[in-house]
Amino acid sequence: MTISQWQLQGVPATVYYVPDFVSEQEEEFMIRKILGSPRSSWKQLSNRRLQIWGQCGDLTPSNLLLPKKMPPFLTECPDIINRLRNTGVFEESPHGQPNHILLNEYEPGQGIMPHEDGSAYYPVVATISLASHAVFHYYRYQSGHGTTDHSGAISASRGRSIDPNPVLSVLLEPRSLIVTTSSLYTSHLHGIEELEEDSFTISSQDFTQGQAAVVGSPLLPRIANVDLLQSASVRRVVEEGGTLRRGTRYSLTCRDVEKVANVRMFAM
Ligand SMILES: O=C(O)CCC(=O)C(=O)O
Ligand SMILES: [Fe+2]
Repeated sequence: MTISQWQLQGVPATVYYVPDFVSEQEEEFMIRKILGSPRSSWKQLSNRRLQIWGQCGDLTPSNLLLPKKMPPFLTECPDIINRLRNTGVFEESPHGQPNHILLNEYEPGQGIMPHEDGSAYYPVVATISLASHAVFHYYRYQSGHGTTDHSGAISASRGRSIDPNPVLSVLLEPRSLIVTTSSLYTSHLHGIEELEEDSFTISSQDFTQGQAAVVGSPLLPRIANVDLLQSASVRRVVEEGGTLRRGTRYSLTCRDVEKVANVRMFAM
């Protein structure tokens, strides 16, 4: 696979959107495995639940990774890690491949507030979406300097105001991969709004270019990957206006943690 063919054009940083990164059978298999995992492996947050999986584990307060063995469905069938390594996006990362995977589950109406992923990771994150779509926004800080607080996998912004108009918005189809790199990783935030459905219209500013936009934001940002969308019906809604109802979505966010604690691996 040549990753460069999936690079988003006309955007301020290097982002790749790869549709159908996993097949329908693989998706179904992975969802079955996710749903079959013990209740105790889920960590309940206020707005979603998550698992920390694979040859990876919780980060210690000093950003060390306590390793856990990755489950076979991420390393053998399908071999997601190898597939991600073969894209080349982790070529320069400390381990040449992701060693940390977060699984997030979002019910309709749930999302994730704008945040940075933080400095514990090599600045490339590869996110696979399963079961439902999401509209993923990248934001910038408004101005001035503040601190960024790191708590576990996610850094919340503190003391810095965020420009509510996204600098970039993408629609993540089920089975797709999005790779965030460079300044979008290091100096921007990303998030998913807490909505039960995503609405699209043709904004007056974009109408002449035939571009679609998300309703509800003052500047009606356009969907940057509309030309790469695989589902004809989804593409039509994005291009011509309409609504996409969300289902339960699973995301696998795959990263390379720079510092790994030197402890014995233990199985989950
Ligand atoms: O679910 C997603 O696509 C994003 C998740 C995310 O940003 C994170 O886990 O840090
Ligand atoms: Fe994130």
